[in-house]
Amino acid sequence: MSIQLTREEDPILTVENLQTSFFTDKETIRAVDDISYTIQRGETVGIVGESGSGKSVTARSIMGLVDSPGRVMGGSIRFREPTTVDRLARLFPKRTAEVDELREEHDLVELVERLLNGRHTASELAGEEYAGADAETLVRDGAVDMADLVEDGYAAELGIVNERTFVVRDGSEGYVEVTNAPTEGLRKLRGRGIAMIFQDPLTSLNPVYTIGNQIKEALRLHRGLTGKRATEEAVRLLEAVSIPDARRRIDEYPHQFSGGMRQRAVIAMALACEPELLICDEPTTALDVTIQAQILELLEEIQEERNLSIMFITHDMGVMAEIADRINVMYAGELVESAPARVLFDDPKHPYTQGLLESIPSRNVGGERLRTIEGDVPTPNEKPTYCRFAPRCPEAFDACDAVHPVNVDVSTGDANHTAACLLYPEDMAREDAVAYHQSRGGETAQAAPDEVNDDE
Ligand SMILES: Nc1ncnc2c1ncn2[C@@H]1O[C@H](COP(=O)(O)OP(=O)(O)OP(=O)(O)O)[C@@H](O)[C@H]1O
Ligand code: NI
Repeated sequence: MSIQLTREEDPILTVENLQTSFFTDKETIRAVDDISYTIQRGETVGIVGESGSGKSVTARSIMGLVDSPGRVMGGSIRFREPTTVDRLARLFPKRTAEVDELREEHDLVELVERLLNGRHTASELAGEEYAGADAETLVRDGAVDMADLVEDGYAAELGIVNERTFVVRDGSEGYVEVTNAPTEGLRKLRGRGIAMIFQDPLTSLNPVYTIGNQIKEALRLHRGLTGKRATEEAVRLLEAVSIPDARRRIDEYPHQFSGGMRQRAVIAMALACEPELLICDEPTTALDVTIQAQILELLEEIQEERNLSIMFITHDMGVMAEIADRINVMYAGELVESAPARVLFDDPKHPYTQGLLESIPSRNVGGERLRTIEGDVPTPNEKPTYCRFAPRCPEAFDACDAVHPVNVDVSTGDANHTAACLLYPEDMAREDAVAYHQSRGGETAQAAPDEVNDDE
């Protein structure tokens, strides 16, 4: 875990209402169903959940690697990292919105007037407290800014930015909207901005090239290094991931490396691109426990050195305890609980999380038999009007089959802890809590998924 110097800053990654589905002959699988969360700079965010809960599809959505029959159907994935934003803005000027320039070129009051005369209301633009306000008031109060118009899509609607804009730059700030990025933009983003390590290192390594050549290729592509400089850097990277005798082993092929050494080589290859966000999808699952511990330690070291942000996927709560600052629990495509790691372990709120924690072997020393949650994760193939965990939940009651729980604040203190379960808010009578979920679920239900399905 790392010290956070930049807590107040914008998160490096913001995922909002992400929805990714697979369209098979038989059904539509809502693999990622309306999830939202953030990753701060230098933070390790864990994603945990049983097999089939949507962890990998979440990662692939962020990488822009969802292939047919899958598609990102809605929501937003914003990557805020100045170097990447500048680089992509230079490469894709036509698809970049420069907020500063827009401020100079357009009269904000006039733009807002056009929106208000069209099909938008002041409360929509600036919140309930501005219901009925005129354009001048909204602008004078700073309730609407040019940056908002760009972020919320109004600028595209007004025709002042390209509707396929995926880079937004506002002075030294800005972001890349991954879900709008063209294939070429995604290619540029991957590696250098966001890199990913998979469970099986062989998916990232080509068997016919030496380890060294593969790292050098990454160095050439992403940092323009060639020849002797690339070789020296490749050796340095292999040494950084503790591969002994790196200078000699650089000329070996993947099959000459052990599983643990291969995964180190893949990490070296990811680092070759100097990413800001590293997504690890079960990188240690296939390795034995000692090697696994070494790799986790290595990742932590690298993170501290470079203030790297990490998204770490695992179904193993023990591994999560080792590495995560914050943990997001997924179940059947949904985010069901989110909390700082220590809070989640000390005080899990969702019955699913409680079940996962009870199945950690080390928590059961002293004779108690290892418990796992009975039953399987259902395939999320319809829009839920109920709790997807209810059939397996020891706490389920009638309403769980009729009301879809939304994430509510369950924090004690300033922990920023949410859970999606009808048992909460805890201080409400049960009927009131159910009504609370119902009303908030109603709000979100009309927004994303239904509308999106109409397009199909
Ligand atoms: N190419 C695909 N075609 C159809 N369905 C898919 C495809 N890829 C994933 N899915 C479905 O999406 C859902 C989520 O899968 P995902 O791989 O994200 O789970 P996971 O949480 O990573 O599980 P695991 O721990 O087994 O890796 C599953 O129901 C899966 O069947
Ligand atoms: Ni997976």
